[in-house]
Amino acid sequence: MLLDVIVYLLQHSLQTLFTLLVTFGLYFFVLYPFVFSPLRDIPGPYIHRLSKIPALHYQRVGKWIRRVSDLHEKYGDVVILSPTEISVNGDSKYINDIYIKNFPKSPFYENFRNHGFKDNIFSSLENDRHLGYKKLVMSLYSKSAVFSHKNPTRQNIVNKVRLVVDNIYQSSVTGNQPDYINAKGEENIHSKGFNLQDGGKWFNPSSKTKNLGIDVYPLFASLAMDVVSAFELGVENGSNLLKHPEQRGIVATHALQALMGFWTTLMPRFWNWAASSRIKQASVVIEEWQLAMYDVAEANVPSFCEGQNMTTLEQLKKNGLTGKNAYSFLSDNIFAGHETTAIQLAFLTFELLRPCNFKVQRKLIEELQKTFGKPKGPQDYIEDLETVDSLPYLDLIMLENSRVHTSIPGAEPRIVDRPYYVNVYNKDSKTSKQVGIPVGTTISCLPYGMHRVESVFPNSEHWIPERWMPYEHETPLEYNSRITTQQKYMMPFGKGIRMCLGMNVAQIEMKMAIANIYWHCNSKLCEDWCEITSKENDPVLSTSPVPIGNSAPKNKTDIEKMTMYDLYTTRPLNDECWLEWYENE
Ligand code: HEM
Repeated sequence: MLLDVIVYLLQHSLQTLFTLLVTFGLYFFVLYPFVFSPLRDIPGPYIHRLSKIPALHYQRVGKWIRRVSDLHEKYGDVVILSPTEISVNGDSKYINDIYIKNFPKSPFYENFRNHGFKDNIFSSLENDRHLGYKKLVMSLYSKSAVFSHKNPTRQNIVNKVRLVVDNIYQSSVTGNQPDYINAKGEENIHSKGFNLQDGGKWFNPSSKTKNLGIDVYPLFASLAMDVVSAFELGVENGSNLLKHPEQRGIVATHALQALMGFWTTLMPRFWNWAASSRIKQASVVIEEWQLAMYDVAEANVPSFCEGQNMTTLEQLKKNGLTGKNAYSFLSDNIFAGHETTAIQLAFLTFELLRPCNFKVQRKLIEELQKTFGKPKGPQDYIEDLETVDSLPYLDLIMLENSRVHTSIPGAEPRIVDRPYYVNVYNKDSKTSKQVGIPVGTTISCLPYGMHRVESVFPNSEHWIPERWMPYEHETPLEYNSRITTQQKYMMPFGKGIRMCLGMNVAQIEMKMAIANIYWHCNSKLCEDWCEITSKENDPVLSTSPVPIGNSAPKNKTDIEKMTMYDLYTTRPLNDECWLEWYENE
């Protein structure tokens, strides 16, 4: 009987092939997505139900955050991204369920391993393994540890911030040491200097002698690198980029490697194929640079007095994580810590100088001068971390900046590991229904989207620090309730047990930098670097929000040049931001 069937099929091979193709097509293109898929009731475009390829494509070309935001706009709070992945937004309940209740991380993170695929706290997927790591080091990163007079981080932040102020005076205010290195742009392949290949001639064509433009992006990245590497390895063993501008190329080298984020995290097998020789060389240089720093730290173990915390390296070693097993933690922190901090500071200084925000910059300077008086000279610095930390206006500027320009706007994917239901709203019938999400599904919130929920943050695209203050006629109760809601939607440092370990270091470092810089100086955009849209006095253009994207039509105006790159970790489109600094009256 079976033989007869086989013979029949072979004799009618064309018809058999046709029938098989139609059956397969029917199943793959119709039955699975609409009848059998457990995600069939999740709204979203047809193409995303069929395959992971569209999601991968948008991530590869740097249009994914825009795409997911648009999908939510069109389909609602819950959308399908691929046959096994959904995105949830628009309701803080999802932040609570996924991140605070701790769904484990998706394999996306596994590829943040370093030094021969050695695990670290950021890349660990399973909750219990992560908790084990966290217990080893968390006490070092608490706010009280960072602020403690016994630990060196406090004084180190003060010292490094002094160097930033000195740099701004030397290179911009007085013009004594112009920023020729960055003007030439030899290291940063996206910079104006690199692309013009004019040896930096575009810079300062009017031969001004003071208030020159400087590229603050590598300056802030150097601050963050110096602070975080000293934190991990000891003050004597960290990088010294602020003192040695000629060594700052390492920041651009990191930025080059970070461009491979898609291949590193989602297509690691094709990394070698996709990487240019320049990028491969960058990876080698970075690893050598890191290992050289770790060698110095191994040979020069700081002495720890009674009650003083160890460095991260020594703490890891004490707990049995040695060699590359420890270095993987350090390299991850150095990478994650320097880039994110520089991004926040660059966008913050950019926002503060836009004419629509002049009044914010003025108010900040007033707050600083009211609290600390006026500086007695360029070498007078604010050193009081506690007072800076408690400045209310500075605090809300930072908050608003981390909302609009969150350094990690990209989805933070987790895996559903327990029965879970989402609320799907049907716009046509105006009804909602609970849809069960199978265990194993990838689920994520998009910080970029959560920070732009219009009902919670009206005019959400706009940078408005005042939204964190009481509105006129708002009672204290109403104000508190509004701020509590706004906070529930914020995830600039993530949320839950996997939230940023270095948050306390980064926050006070950024506040100290901004407080010291604006206590002394105010800023303008460098007109040699970009066209200033706001000069046109166009009320729409001059206040238009900074977009997110992978390119800018002409890449000439301030807004174009400061476009947030559409990546898991964003950055200014050209990895540069040129500002001029003027001493305050
Ligand atoms: C403005 C600066 C920073 C921002 C905006 C930031 C943001 C974040 C975010 C959003 C996450 C969670 C990512 C996710 O779950 O997908 C994270 C995790 C992490 N960050 Fe940061 N970060 C900053 C600075 C730092 C610094 C300075 C360090 C190190 C000293 C650091 C170390 C870490 C680590 C180790 C994790 C993983 C924590 C865990 O899984 O337990 N970050 N950060």
